[in-house]
Amino acid sequence: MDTTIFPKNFLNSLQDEPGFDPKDFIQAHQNTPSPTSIRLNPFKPADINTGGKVPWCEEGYYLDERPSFTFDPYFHAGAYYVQEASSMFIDHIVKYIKPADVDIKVLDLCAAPGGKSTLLSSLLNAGDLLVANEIIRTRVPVLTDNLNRWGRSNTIVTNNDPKDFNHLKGFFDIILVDAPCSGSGMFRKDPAAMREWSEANVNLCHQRQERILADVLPALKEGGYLIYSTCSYSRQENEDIADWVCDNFGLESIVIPVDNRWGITVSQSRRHQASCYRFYPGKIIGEGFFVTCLRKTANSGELPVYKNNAQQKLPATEIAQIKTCVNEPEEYYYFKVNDDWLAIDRRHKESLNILHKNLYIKKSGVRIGTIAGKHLIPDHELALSTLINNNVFNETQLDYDEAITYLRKDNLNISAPKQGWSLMTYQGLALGWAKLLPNRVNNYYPKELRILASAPKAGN
Ligand SMILES: C[S@@+](CC[C@H](N)C(=O)[O-])C[C@H]1O[C@@H](n2cnc3c(N)ncnc32)[C@H](O)[C@@H]1O
Repeated sequence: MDTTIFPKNFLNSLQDEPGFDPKDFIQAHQNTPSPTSIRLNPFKPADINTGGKVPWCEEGYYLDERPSFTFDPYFHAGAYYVQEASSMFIDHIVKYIKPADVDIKVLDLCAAPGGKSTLLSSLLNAGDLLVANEIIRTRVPVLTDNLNRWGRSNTIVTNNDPKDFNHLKGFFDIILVDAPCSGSGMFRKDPAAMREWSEANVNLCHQRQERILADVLPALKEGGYLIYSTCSYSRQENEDIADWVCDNFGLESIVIPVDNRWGITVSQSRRHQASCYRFYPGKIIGEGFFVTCLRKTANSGELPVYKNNAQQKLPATEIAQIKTCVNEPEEYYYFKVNDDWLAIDRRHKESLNILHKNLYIKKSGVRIGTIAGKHLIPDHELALSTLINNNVFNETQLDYDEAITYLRKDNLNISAPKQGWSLMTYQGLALGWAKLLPNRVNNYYPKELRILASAPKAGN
């Protein structure tokens, strides 16, 4: 067995980690390829060929082989998200802790590119709110694109440092911190990550994880849940962090029931015996992952009273026009940002106001479009959202080749009996807009999202 593929001291450093079996571990890294898995979007049903089920996630499936996702229109329509299977365990945790019949607010603090945000989005009702935050500005667009594709209208995207959440005392019912970490859990999938690993980096990550948690925990409600995860195997970044949080912030461990057949290693932190869940390639079908769930018992203090923003004076005729684009129009609050009309579930109006006063908001609800003269220019977000009223828009059904041409933003050569804005669909799922004119089709697929790659060769 070749142990030299791993960084110096790496295997030694894991010797005492709960459930670590060097033989299994090395073998899994040498002989077993990374499995490919996807999670389906329950709001966008599609006929997708899947392999076996991911045991801990209802919508999670393994694929028998890795297809070209870029050349799959379903991918662009948001019918599924390509996600590593172990991290889908968040689905199991949230289903266990989420209260029934109460609207909750959930923060995904370290959210880009959006794997866990789309997962949370699938689990939330319209009255629940998801705030997906990413600190690094350049990583925000991929997060918003993925959430736009997912299509829900109860999502806000922010671009803030964890300390900016400090003022939102007790605002959130669930906070997920999928922390930046030393990344050993991704060694099999991304061997280049091995070059970055060192014991010194594990320590640096540990310190950063403590800082992030100290900054954000005031925003967790008393009785609310912290879900903390990493893709590291190192105890300093995992069980030790659980102990530190219990010591300093008045949190207690929650036991999440797991089926023994799943192969998950249940460990305990040393001081508080917090229940922790470890995923080792070789024992489960997936990559390395760690997660724990803790409940806050300490008081969070009072959220300041925020005055409502002065009501925007909005033209009634425009609102009436915007409302026609939306299913169940009375359920939404409509507002304008510059020339764009947006809609969010009306139950989130006050939260939006509070968040707006504390954070940089990059997406709120769904961008419906702009009104130029008397005409609506519909936004790409509206096309992909689940709130669109399909009855008011023409639809053009594309076959596979046409869909790829559309997604490349190339010229579409289709005969279109009806002129004007048309929703371009593939197998019933929207891809975006085009404007049909008497002698040509204007392709409005967003330039920054278009497919640039060459088509895969047959057999690849
Ligand atoms: C493990 S990744 C998150 C993956 C994401 N949750 C998903 O499922 O797709 C960690 C994220 O933390 C962000 N990050 C890095 N440093 C941070 C910090 N000091 N505070 C908060 N987030 C940070 C990174 O930009 C990255 O997006």
